Amino acid sequence: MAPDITTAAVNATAAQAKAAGTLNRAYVTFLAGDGDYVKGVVGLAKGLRKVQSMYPLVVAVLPDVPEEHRKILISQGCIVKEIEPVYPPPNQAQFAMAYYVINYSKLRIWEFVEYSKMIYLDGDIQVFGNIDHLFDLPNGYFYAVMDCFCEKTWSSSPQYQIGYCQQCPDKVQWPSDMGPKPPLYFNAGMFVYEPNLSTYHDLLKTLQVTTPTSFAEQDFLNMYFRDKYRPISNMYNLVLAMLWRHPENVQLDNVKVVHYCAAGSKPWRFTGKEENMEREDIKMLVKKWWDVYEDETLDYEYAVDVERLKGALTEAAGIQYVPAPSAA
Ligand SMILES: O=c1ccn([C@@H]2O[C@H](COP(=O)(O)OP(=O)(O)O[C@H]3O[C@H](CO)[C@H](O)[C@H](O)[C@H]3O)[C@@H](O)[C@H]2O)c(=O)[nH]1
Ligand SMILES: O[C@H]1[C@H](O)[C@@H](O)[C@H](O)[C@@H](O)[C@H]1O
Ligand SMILES: [Mn+2]
Repeated sequence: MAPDITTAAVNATAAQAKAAGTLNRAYVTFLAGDGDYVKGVVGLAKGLRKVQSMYPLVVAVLPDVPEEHRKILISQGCIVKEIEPVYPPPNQAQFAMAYYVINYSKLRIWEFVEYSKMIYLDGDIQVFGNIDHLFDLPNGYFYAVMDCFCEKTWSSSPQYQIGYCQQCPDKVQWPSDMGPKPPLYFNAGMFVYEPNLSTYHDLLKTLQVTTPTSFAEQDFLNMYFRDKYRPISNMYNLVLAMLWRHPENVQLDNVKVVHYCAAGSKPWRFTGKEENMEREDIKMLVKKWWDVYEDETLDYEYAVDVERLKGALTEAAGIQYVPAPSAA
């Protein structure tokens, strides 16, 4: 019996991907708890579909993510993989946000060695342009976008206290009596990396002898990968505060990835009341997130049905369907 049209289409796509050596690439995000971050992940899955990404979205979930939320993710075409929590060694230090402690569990994604390269994206990120080409960056490095130190979440850092930010390193110079200038620091909401078991075990081992600090695993990853870190353009992770802190460094029209990390900016709980949230650019970006989230044609089921229809039509007409070039 001939395979049904969907199976044939999936096999053909897999064969193409294998031939191109790209089968073992995927996006990955992280989900914890039974709260509303699941909405962020659904939005991200739909956003990746909208920009016609070739690669699947893996969701690393902690055991406390309820079955109902896992089912939603699977129905959106995500690959759900449960991970065990990772705990830092105990200490008295305060995190910039109390819940940052759960983010150490992100270290488990180095164990996903069925993939040779992955792009990690936070659940409060949306993609508005195709970024698949980042998988082609040379191996052996850790790619991410430089952070900004100007928001209140940074208030306990020496950078914030003296008004120094790596986004404008000449405005307030790093004082010589404070030791060497700190190395470039990335935001850990988006990064390109290679899963690897020896790195994974070493990360966990090193974590156990490292004192936790304000930005949890973000600080830890910055320390661990300081020699391998290569900055990439902020169009691949626009930390929203850049819009009012360093507008001269932002080309909003070119931005492909938006990170709704500023206080009050999570689109699914947006009220517009918090500081800076009344800005037109912020309201526009929040609306853009909702446009993707609410677009039913981006639901996985719908997208699969359209593919099935195209397959049936082209087979009936005896012609081969050539997909439109991606928008990016
Ligand atoms: O209840 C929660 C809280 C967080 N998350 C997941 O954890 C990610 C990180 O949380 P936020 O996005 O709220 O955090 P920020 O963007 O403010 O934090 C930044 O600093 C953090 C320090 O721990 C991490 O490095 C994070 O990736 C980086 O973007 C979320 O996107 C989401 O994927 C959940 O699933 N449930
Ligand atoms: O991890 C933090 C967080 O996302 C904050 O909201 C932002 O001010 C930072 O710059 C970032 O490093
Ligand atoms: Mn985030």
